[in-house]
Amino acid sequence: MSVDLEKLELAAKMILEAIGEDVDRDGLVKTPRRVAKSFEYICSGYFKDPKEVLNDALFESTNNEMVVVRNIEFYSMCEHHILPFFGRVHVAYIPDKKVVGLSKIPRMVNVFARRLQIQEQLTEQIADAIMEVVQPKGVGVVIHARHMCMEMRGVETKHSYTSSSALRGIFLEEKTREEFFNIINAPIQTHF
Ligand SMILES: Nc1nc2c(ncn2[C@@H]2O[C@H](COP(=O)(O)OP(=O)(O)OP(=O)(O)O)[C@@H](O)[C@H]2O)c(=O)[nH]1
Ligand SMILES: [Zn+2]
Repeated sequence: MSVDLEKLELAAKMILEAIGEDVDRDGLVKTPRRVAKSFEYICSGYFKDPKEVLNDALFESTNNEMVVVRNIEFYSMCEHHILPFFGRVHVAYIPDKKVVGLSKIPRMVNVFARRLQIQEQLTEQIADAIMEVVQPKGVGVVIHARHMCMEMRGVETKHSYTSSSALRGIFLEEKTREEFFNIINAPIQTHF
């Protein structure tokens, strides 16, 4: 299963025509095809199962301390304007007999991000997928993002950042929540 490339190509051509462009001029001849291929990638998350990604690397473990993956970069598209929003995700969980392969967390984030989204839903979907598959004691997810629909058009707020969070299980308790926010707000030492 994949996107309908022909339909996307036609749609891109129609947009060019609608804005009064000459679809036959040199620079634009290949544009509808490029747009279709570009959407195929940007929306590839519809054809992947985020839970399968996590399931691919689940390991038994006795660890029960907080695991945090910070600064996962993502690019998504807002479902209201089909314009990009992008930023960073911080994901934490406290294992309960199982840990997940670290690389699977950014992979799973990208499956959800490569769909039409709103930031709050993206945040919650990441938290809920980990809760369901890894069954930890709790999960915390924070996203900081810039929305092009608020910058390039509309209200035109330059460089405003939107933050959202989703806390599950033990992360709803003050002590765990505080540890999580302290870790994600601490400066990162980039040279070890
Ligand atoms: N909650 C939420 N809202 C979003 C997100 N991305 C875009 N929006 C908002 O979706 C809303 C859509 O509002 P509408 O009034 O229907 O659309 P619009 O006339 O284009 O709105 P303006 O952007 O204010 O010009 C806007 O307020 C956007 O800022 C998101 O990730 N989460
Ligand atoms: Zn938007």
